[in-house]
Order: sequence, then C-alpha cells, then structure tokens
Amino acid sequence: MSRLVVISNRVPVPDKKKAAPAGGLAVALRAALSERGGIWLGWSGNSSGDENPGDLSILEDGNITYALTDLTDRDVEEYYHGFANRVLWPICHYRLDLADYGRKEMTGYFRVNRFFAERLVPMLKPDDTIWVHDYHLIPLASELRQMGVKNRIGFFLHIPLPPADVLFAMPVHEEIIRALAHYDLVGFQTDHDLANFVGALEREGIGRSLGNGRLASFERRFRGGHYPIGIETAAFAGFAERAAHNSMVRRARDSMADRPLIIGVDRLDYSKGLTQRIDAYERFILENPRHQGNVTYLQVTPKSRSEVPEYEAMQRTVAEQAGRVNGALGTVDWVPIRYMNRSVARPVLAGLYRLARVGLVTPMRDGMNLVAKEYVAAQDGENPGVLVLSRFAGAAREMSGALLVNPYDIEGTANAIARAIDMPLDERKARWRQMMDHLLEHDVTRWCDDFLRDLTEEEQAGDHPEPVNWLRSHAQR
Ligand SMILES: O=P(O)(O)OC[C@H]1O[C@H](O[C@H]2O[C@H](CO)[C@@H](O)[C@H](O)[C@H]2O)[C@H](O)[C@@H](O)[C@@H]1O
Ligand SMILES: O=c1ccn([C@@H]2O[C@H](COP(=O)(O)OP(=O)(O)O)[C@@H](O)[C@H]2O)c(=O)[nH]1
Repeated sequence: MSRLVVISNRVPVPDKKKAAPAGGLAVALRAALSERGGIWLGWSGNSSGDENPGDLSILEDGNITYALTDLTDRDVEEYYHGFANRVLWPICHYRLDLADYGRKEMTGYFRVNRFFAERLVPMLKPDDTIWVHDYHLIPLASELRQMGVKNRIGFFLHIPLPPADVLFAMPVHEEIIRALAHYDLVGFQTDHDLANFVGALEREGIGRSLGNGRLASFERRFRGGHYPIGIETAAFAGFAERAAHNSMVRRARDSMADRPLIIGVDRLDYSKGLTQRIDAYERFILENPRHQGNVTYLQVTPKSRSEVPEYEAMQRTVAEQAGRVNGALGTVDWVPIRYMNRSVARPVLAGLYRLARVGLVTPMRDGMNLVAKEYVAAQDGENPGVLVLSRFAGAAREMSGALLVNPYDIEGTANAIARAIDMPLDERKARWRQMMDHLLEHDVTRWCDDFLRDLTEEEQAGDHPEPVNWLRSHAQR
C-alpha cells in the first residue's frame, strides 16, 4: 500500500492539551494516514507578515508527519480572503452578486498554490498517493505536474460545483477547469455537482464525458465521481449519549423543562440561510400562538472569516435580526431565540442536538452540511427529533427521512417547523431509523475508503501513451 499525502488549507494538528476530539474528516484522514503512513501538509493559519515564511513546522505523530507553512500577509489576503473566499466561495454557492473578482487576488491564488507545490515536492516519494482537498487548492496538481510529479493525485471538492451559467461568470473559469483536468480523480459531494461539472466541460466544448466516470478535457483524461462525505456516526452517537452529564447540556435541559427546543448550528456564513431561517421561525411563532412562550430556538453560530467584508456585515445583520424578533415576541419569562456567537465543542453539541425536538438546517446552498448528519446521529432512537433540511444542502440527496424545505420559501419552512414540532412519535421513529441506517453504513471511513480505492485503482493520467486529441479535433469541426 502506497504512502498517503494529504494537502488541505487547514490542517487539524492533534493537540494533546485540547480535550475536544477532532471532527470526522480529521478522524478519517488520520486513520487513512496512519494505516499507510504519510504526510499532511497545509497552512499553519499564521502569517509571517512581510517576511518570507521560514521553514516548514514539522510535527511527528506516530507514522504521520504534519507539515505546516506560514504565509505572508499578502498571500493570506490574496489567496485565502481574496480569491478563495471572495470569488470561488460565493460563485460555488450561487452568489454571483457577492463575487469580487480581481486579477491581483487571482494571481495570488495561483502563486500560493505554486508555493505549496514547491514545499511539497522535496517531501514526495515516487509511489506516494496524493489527495488534495477543497477549493483553496484547485491548481495544486497542475503546479506539481509542471514540476515533474507523476504520482496519482486526487482532488475532493467539499463545496458545491454550480452549473455552467453560474461558473462561467468567473473570468478564469477555463483555467480552473484546466487545473482540475490535471488530477487523476476529481471527487464531488453529490451527483448534481458532478453533472454540473460535466455540463460545464461540454457547454463550451472544453471537454466531454467518455462514459463510466471517465472524462477528457484539455488533452488530458481523468475520472470524476461523487463521494458524499459522512460523519463518524457510531462515535458521534456515543458522544450524544454521554453528553447528558455535561454541565452545559444539563443547564440547557433544565432551562427547557420539557418544552420543545429547536436547534440550528452553523458558521456565520451567508450560505447558511440564517436570516431566512429567523424569518421562518418568527412566522411559525406568529401563526402558531400556542407555541409562543413554549418553543425555544437555540442558534449556535461561531464567527467565521471575519476579515472578509461580507462576513463582517453578516455578523451585524443576524444579531440585529435575532434582537428584533426577541424584542417583538419575547415576554417577561420567555426569549424566543437564544443566539450564541461562539463555538461549542462537538461532544457538547452532540448533547444539545439530542435535547432538540427539531434540527433546523436550512442553507441556501451547502456542499454537504455535516450538522444535518450529526443531528440525526445524536438522537435517541426511542424518542428522536425531526430534521428540517434545505433541499439545497448536499445532505438532502441522502437524508430521505428529513422534512425537505426550500429556504427561499419562508412560509413553507414555517409550516415544516410546525409539522416537525407536532409530528407523532411513530413517524419520527420511522423517519429517523431510515436516516440512521444510512449514516451508519455511509460513514466518513467509508467515504475515505471509497475515494482512495477509486484513486489508487485509477490509471494515471500521465500513463496514457497518446495525448487526448479530442479537443483539437473538436475545435476543427
Ligand atoms: O476553513 P474556514 O474558512 O474557517 O471554513 C471552514 C470549512 O468550511 C467549508 O466546509 C465544507 O466542507 C464540509 C465537509 O465536507 C461540508 O459539509 C460543507 O458543506 C462545506 O461547506 C470548507 O469547504 C472547508 O474547506 C473549510 O475548512
Ligand atoms: O460551534 C460549533 C459549530 C460547528 N461545529 C462543527 O463544525 C462542523 C460544520 O460542518 P458543516 O459541514 O455543517 O459546515 P461547514 O462549516 O463546514 O461549512 C460540524 O462538524 C460541527 O459539529 C463545531 O464543532 N462547533
């Protein structure tokens, strides 16, 4: 079995001082790395100011080497805040109105990808399998190929891939597609994302599907597939059971005194549909006065990407909106929305999910949304809560027991909340069982194994004796 090399923007370096266990993705990739031995390389999250980032910081943990690099202020600004989070993120989440494209940021993005490639190359062995994660690092394989790297390289996109009409609003869409063609396997969260990618290849004649997941573009052959990411289902269910003793969970339970709780857990991000969700909750209360003073909605919303102007503006908007609803509907002994602007450790979250009669997960767009899966895994099978889920989250492709909503339809979402609160036990159990069985089978380890199996079985792009001349012949037609 070849060594595994993982590259992602953020690296969950194990921290023995922190009590909270790592998230599912980190657990699964660490397991795969420790089985094969390997390296996990990425950004340290720190800036070196104007100075060139020094040597990599190396941390050895068993047979895994964590390799972290600082970036300069300019790199962070152009690559992370700029192109990744103000161009790729909004476009991939269908928010063309928020995309702020600039050549400087685009150049910085490609420059930082080259820099990651330069740092990686000296560490590589010829038969390493390389797995690159997410939109920050799309050009990494093409940079590595230019440096002579012939290894198998896979890429997984954690966020949605929009249809051609949306993707092509990005001035450098062709360079992005060309960069993806340098991987041996490109993985998406859902069949819709994969179909959008194939549609984008075919729309302007820059590629095509050869059938059976095989793709051709820019004179390269590679594979595309969909691999919906899972969670560490059994372990998470265990956290939820044990969390009953946690003091924060106990305090939350005592304060509810058997009244129904609705929970939302999201980074403070415009893709998560927080303002529409609060509107829907307000409408639900107004239309169901018997729930006034009865139901409470807890929204856990850690700050995210605060240096990006759209995120900074969101902090104010959501806080003001929650304040307005509390002011309008609250009473001397009831606060309709408990709004928390900080992060909660996952084992505690698990306990809070389990207390909640409704999990409200209503993004306007989301690659997957692990919160939806965690909410289901955390439930007590004898008295489970109901998942109200946006049809625009990747998770909606799998969570067949959820009440699916269109988050743009405030009235429809309000009705779904009412239906979830009043749902009889038998229906709740049947819906939950369906979803839990799926999550137990399709957990994050399975996701990791499926992707790596397909990547390592894959013919190497560079192995093709003849270049793919399809593009040229197509252009001549
Ligand atoms: O690293 P940040 O800028 O602080 O952002 C946090 C992560 O957000 C995104 O998560 C995505 O991946 C999840 C797991 O596959 C998926 O469930 C979710 O729908 C996506 O939004 C981002 O893609 C990660 O790279 C970030 O680290
Ligand atoms: O206070 C919080 C809020 C969220 N999360 C975790 O952050 C992840 C969010 O993943 P998701 O796919 O839902 O969305 P993303 O933030 O990656 O877009 C989930 O594992 C949550 O349990 C957490 O640990 N503490």
